[in-house]
Amino acid sequence: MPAWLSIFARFCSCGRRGPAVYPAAQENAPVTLLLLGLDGSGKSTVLERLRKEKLKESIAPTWGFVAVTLKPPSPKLPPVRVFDVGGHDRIRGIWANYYAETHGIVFVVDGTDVARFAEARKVLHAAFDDARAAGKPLLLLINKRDKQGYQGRAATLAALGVRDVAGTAPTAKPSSSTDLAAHVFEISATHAAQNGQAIDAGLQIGFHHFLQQIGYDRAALDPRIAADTAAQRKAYEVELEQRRSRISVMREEKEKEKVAAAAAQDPDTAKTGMVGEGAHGGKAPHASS
Ligand SMILES: Nc1nc2c(ncn2[C@@H]2O[C@H](COP(=O)(O)OP(=O)(O)OP(=O)(O)O)[C@@H](O)[C@H]2O)c(=O)[nH]1
Ligand SMILES: [Mg+2]
Repeated sequence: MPAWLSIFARFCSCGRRGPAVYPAAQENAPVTLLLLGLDGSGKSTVLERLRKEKLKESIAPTWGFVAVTLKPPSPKLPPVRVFDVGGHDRIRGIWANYYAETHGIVFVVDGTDVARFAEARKVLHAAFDDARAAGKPLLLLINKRDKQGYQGRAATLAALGVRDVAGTAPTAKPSSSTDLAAHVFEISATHAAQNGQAIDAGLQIGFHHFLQQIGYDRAALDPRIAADTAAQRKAYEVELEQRRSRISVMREEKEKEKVAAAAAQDPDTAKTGMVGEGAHGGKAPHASS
């Protein structure tokens, strides 16, 4: 049996007897995943692969985010909604907007980019410092294993400060910012195309395995997501209301300044408190001087 197939057999429940990972009621409820990683690590390429799209000649950096819903990868798994967000440091600020609604984070690291391992470690751990992400399942994809300079699993995990739990029980201890446990898979998002395969075996196995893991955790994740998204919506509404009232106060102040400025020039305006169009409506008509 090829090595990749034996790994697959280890994780895949296909053909195995036993309870379905996802209870029937949850099978159709989409799972939301968030794709994170530094710019250029290969997130959008991974997503293209998962969509089973033909890879584009060149792929543009993501500015903002892209939301895609994938078909269930197997009849026992739910559809998956993926948010692919830009990894450039100038747009990383938006990542936190998606933590509340996400069931799991897929972090893509360029396994050849040693110079940026420290930066990748920093942003990965910072994401799990956020209470809305802490403890959620993490799939770490070490990408570009086809490329010269690929560092391999052990070196990358040591550099990122991540512990691999992919082979352990489904109830593995969840991640926190200090103890980052991940389901780790080495992949090449581009390589499969060269082999004429639909998708890299590591990516296929890792993704499938991760969805199963989320299935085990879902009973705990769903209520947490509902509470966090409701709290986030409430905070947003409060912020919006505060912004509206700040704008209204600013407008009133501007109006008062206008009245004061006009009054300085024309004392009658001060009596009506009106300037601009119709401002003279309440004024006594000017004497025919
Ligand atoms: N050799 C090799 N190149 C890859 C692989 N995956 C992605 N790339 C290349 O890496 C570059 C960046 O890929 P993207 O998918 O745009 O990276 P990204 O993480 O989405 O970047 P941002 O959108 O800027 O955050 C592209 O030129 C890809 O073709 C891989 O497995 N191997
Ligand atoms: Mg991208």
